Amino acid sequence: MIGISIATEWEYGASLEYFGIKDHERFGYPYGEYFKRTIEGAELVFYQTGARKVNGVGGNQYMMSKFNLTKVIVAGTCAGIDDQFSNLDIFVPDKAVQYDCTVKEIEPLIKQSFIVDIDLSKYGNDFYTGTIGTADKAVVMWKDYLELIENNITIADTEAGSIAYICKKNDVECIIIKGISDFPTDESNADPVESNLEQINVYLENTPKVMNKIFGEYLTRFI
Ligand SMILES: Nc1ncnc2c1ncn2[C@@H]1O[C@H](CCC(=O)c2cccc(C(=O)O)c2)[C@@H](O)[C@H]1O
Repeated sequence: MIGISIATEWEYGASLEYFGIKDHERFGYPYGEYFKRTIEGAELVFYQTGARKVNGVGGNQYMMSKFNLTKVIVAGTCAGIDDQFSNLDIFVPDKAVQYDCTVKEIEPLIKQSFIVDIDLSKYGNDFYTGTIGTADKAVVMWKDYLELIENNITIADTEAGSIAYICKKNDVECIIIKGISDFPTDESNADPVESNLEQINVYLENTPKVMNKIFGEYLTRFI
């Protein structure tokens, strides 16, 4: 069984819509709910973990034990960091890092022990790749965005790096498929609360578009 890990209610809601899931096909578990589908002969379990690292890790560890998962695919949205890219571009990162695990004032932002390399060699190379940076807070403030650019992060989210980390501990393959839903904007000449609201609205508008693109154009290549 392959696990498809989905963070937020909006990403999971878009998944229910995409696969036309009926109420009786939805099951609860401590972190949210799940449904199953067989696609091209592969048995998949799609589950919502909730947002941020604790939920992502807890939900995935639970599902690994319950279904004896052989692979986890983290599917969802992310912030764009590298400005060569645009909203709705999809990435399959070859590196996942947690960037909120060090005292950044006196240590490097990212330490080797929090980096997970992802071997994508058997999946070809006709997709965007790069480094996904994960921390417990969303990338909203301009100074946080600049710090990630400085550290060569391509995209950022709030779960994937920690899920890749615990998959490695469990010797379970982890593939991350993430689409850009929003870019932070410079709030210095605007009302920061307004600017934040705008970013959330962009995230909400783009979330179903990203999920449809991942399921329609990317998922089957990685199962
Ligand atoms: N900018 C982002 N930074 C980090 N992760 C992002 C971003 N965008 C999307 N994700 C991904 O989507 C989900 C939720 C998105 C989210 O929390 C969010 C999005 C936009 C603004 C705000 C805000 O507070 O203003 C919060 C998370 O699970 C995460 O994996």
